[in-house]
Amino acid sequence: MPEPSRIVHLATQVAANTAKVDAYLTANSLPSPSFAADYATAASESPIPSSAPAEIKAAHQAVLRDALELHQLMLGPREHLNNISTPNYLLTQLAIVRLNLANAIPLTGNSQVTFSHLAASTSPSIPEKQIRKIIRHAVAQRVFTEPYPGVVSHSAASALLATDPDLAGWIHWLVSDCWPAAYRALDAMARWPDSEEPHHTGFALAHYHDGNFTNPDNNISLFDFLPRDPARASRFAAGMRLYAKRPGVQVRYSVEGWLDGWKWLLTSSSSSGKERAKVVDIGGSHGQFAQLLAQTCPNLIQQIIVQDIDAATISRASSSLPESLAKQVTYMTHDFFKPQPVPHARVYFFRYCFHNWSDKYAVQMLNALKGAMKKGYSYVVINDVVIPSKEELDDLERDGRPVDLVGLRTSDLAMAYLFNASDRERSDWERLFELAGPGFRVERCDMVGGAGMGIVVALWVGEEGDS
Ligand SMILES: C[S@@+](CC[C@H](N)C(=O)[O-])C[C@H]1O[C@@H](n2cnc3c(N)ncnc32)[C@H](O)[C@@H]1O
Repeated sequence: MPEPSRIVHLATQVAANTAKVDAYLTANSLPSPSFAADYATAASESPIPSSAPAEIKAAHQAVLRDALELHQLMLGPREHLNNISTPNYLLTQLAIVRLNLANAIPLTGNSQVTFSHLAASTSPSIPEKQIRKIIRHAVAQRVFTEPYPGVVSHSAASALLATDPDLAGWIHWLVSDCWPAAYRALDAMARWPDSEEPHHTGFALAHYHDGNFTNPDNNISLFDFLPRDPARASRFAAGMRLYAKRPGVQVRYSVEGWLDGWKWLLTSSSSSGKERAKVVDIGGSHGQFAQLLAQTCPNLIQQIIVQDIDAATISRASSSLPESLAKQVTYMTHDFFKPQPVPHARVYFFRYCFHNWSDKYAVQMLNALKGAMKKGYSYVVINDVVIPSKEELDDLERDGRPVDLVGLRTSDLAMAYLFNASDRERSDWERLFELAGPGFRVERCDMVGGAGMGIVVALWVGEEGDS
């Protein structure tokens, strides 16, 4: 029998893996994926929960990957290129979030509105004929529905935009802030080809660089700039909150994967065998991660100190900390390029901070820890992207844990136009610790889960006060 063609192979795989996901959803009384508005609330984590078994998560990932390949093959190269080049999706999403269109439609009661009602809600005012165009383009992408001509209602996606401000903020960040930055990326790459400076970016050129290359106000990173632009800062913060609470949606952000990766460190013996760990979560933003860790393993954690340079975030997060966590989780403002003020913690932890900085600055972040670390006891644990090698990608594929390669490549590209930085492969991480000089012994550098989420663990074996 001749081998089936690639498209038949993909369709067969999609059918088999879809059946696995479907059987799991049915057996667990979970709703089947739907575009209907009530799906947004019915499935709190869609389409499969983070508690699903690994084989179901793998089947889900395989459907996404194979269905996409099938779609692209069926388009053919001409339409595929056309499809990935269109700015129209971005314009529609921009209009929805900037004009707050999802919130202009009630979620309950009479949840159908006319185009003129939607147009009347817009500020700045946009004519009805343009709103109709935009909404109809969105309807074609299944964001909103048009149950009768001229009448608009929610779909699952628009209902979610109306109910999840963090999601709306993140989408707004992508289309309002990242899209213009990506457009200016080549200008920055051509102008500063060997630079490691965080302000030599498409983001700076798009949003705050005034064209005067001697103006010191232009020489600031995205993180220095955001406090000067509260609207953008709040969209960025929304995105960070979204990532912190989306386990099950994208494996690489799952808290479980992270815990699998380094829980051993908290449980490993100390001199008394029972000592609970002190952890410093550096660049920890709102501290959702620290809070979840304290809730998940309260008996292992003595204290988690969340540090961030953004004083407003630290103050907001600290004042809204649940009472039940107040003893274990504390907050302080700290610049991670300055010497670490909390001595002798078991773990100095960074999550998604290093990939925002070039090696020149990442080395400074490691050096700033040296005076605080206790020899043979303190670890630096970095939870960040570790880009798998070609062999690892092939192994993971064979293991049934396919990697979200598009997600990995997208993140690496975004690091360039936002921060003039990169995601790192294992050899890049090892080189980084070499650049930081002796004292750190890298004990682990690999992926957790199947999507590029990595863990780098280094024990401090240098002398106290080494720098
Ligand atoms: C990509 S976010 C990651 C946040 C958090 N660790 C997480 O996983 O959700 C990077 C964080 O680094 C913080 N940051 C940037 N520059 C910093 C600095 N110099 N010192 C301390 N924190 C900084 C930002 O404010 C932001 O909260």
